[in-house]
Amino acid sequence: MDRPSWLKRLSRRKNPGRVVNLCFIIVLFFSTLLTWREIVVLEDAYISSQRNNLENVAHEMDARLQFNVDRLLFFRNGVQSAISTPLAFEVLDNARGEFEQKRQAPAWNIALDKRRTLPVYGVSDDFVNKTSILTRENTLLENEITATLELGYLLRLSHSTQRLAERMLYVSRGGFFLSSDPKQNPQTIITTYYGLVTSPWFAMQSQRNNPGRGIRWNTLQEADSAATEAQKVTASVPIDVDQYWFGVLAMDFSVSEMKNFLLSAVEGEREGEYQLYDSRMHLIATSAGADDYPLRLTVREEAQLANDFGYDNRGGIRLVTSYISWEKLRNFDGVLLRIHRLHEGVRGDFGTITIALALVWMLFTAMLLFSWWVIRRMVANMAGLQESLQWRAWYDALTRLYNRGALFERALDAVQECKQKQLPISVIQIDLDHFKRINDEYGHQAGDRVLSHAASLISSKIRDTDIAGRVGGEEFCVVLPGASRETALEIAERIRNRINMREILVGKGATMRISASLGVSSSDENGHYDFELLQSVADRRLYQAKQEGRNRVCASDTSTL
Ligand SMILES: Nc1nc2c(ncn2[C@@H]2O[C@H](COP(=O)(O)OP(=O)(O)OP(=O)(O)O)[C@@H](O)[C@H]2O)c(=O)[nH]1
Repeated sequence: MDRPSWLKRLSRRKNPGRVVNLCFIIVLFFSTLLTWREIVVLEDAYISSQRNNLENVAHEMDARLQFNVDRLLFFRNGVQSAISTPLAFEVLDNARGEFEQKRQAPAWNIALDKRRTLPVYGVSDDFVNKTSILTRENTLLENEITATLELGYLLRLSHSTQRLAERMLYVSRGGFFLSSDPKQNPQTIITTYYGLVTSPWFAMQSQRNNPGRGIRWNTLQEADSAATEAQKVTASVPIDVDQYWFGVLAMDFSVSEMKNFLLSAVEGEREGEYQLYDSRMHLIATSAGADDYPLRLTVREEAQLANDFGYDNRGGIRLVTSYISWEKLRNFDGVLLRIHRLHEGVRGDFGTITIALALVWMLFTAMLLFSWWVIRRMVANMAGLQESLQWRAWYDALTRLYNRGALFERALDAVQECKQKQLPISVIQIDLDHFKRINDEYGHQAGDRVLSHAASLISSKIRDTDIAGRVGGEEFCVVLPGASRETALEIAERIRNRINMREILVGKGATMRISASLGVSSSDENGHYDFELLQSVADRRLYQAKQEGRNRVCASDTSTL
């Protein structure tokens, strides 16, 4: 049963090589897609593990800072209420008197019971009057002195176990200060006070600079190198009563304690570096030890991070050789970074799994490519084999013309087409003369050579659209679609002439001239489009040519040429 035409068209289009390529591309695409998906999942897991680590450390740091910030606010409230409502203790009344006596002196101190409170250090009225930010022109000045001494009592009592904060200060605009680190040399009181009131954290607490009156953070950075860790971090808050700015309560944080904290954070982890930055991207502390090389951010990376900080409270950025996760601290005007370098990531669990996954993918792809190559070769061989089998089914191996069956098939199609188009079709039957003699005299191989030579001569005299085949031992048939009897006769004569024209080599040094007899028939003789009939007429005329002496063309039943 014949296959339907759509199936034939489909199978013609389905080049096996292309099908193999397509299948392999699909397998490669999906294997790559799956591997990529797995790597994306792993990357997400890696990022969230980095963030979890950072979150734990940030949380712990926030808790410690919270404790100190709470203390700062507690002391601020204490000082403010002590200024508004001072305690009516005799010892404090005496301190007021002592202040009145000493306030003209260039440098002075009021020290009550050294075991219970801290000394207040001060400068003269002259010093205060000469400095624009300072003033003793307020009605509650004496209350402020006693409140400062009360703060001294509180500071003596309070003892911090959370050692992040190392020093607490109250600096008054009224020309005096109190420090939780009271080792003050009398000769340095003026310079110390001057240093305090000219420090940025003091000036930034004016009503104009800090209208919100909240806590301000300040980082003291060494001027010569932006890369150096900070020297000191200060949290400060203004002391206001009845909207009058009395002074600043400040807390110095120990950078080395912060560093110790970050070092203890990395102790259990063995990888990753923590860095603490203030809001202006000044490095405050890093967990990198003295022997390590802390990762320095480039200006571009810093700018990118600073930009990201504006949009979110936590995040991460992927750099060429590291991954940085960051989180803003709630109780500090800055951000904590966790830097994980590529080589650390590769050594870690996620890196190992990712590398194993990539290796499996590479191995799979290599095997896939190899099997693709093998199958492509097999397909190419099979296609060659199929082509050669097909060729053998259609062609005569000796003459390379159509064999009998193929000629009939092609001739029937051509006859059908000519009949539809109302075109003539002609047939020439050709038989070599005395061929038996060649075989007998020069052997079978010489006979074969002659057959092949004659076939090539026939092919050279016809058009591409004509059909030539070997239909018997030394017998050939040529079908000429669209050719009239006259045209066919001309072609037949040309073929005969060509075959008989030259001597051909048949053996060692032996040449001979061969000839052929030809019979021609055509549909335009009687309008019959029947190939078998046309061929039998041509055959009859061929034998007529033989009988009339060979080496001639016979195109009609009576006459020969
Ligand atoms: N070498 C060779 N000889 C073949 C082949 N096929 C047929 N023959 C020989 O061709 C010869 C045909 O001889 P005949 O049919 O007697 O015709 P002829 O000798 O050509 O004489 P006429 O046709 O009467 O001129 C036979 O001897 C066949 O053996 C072939 O493929 N190769």
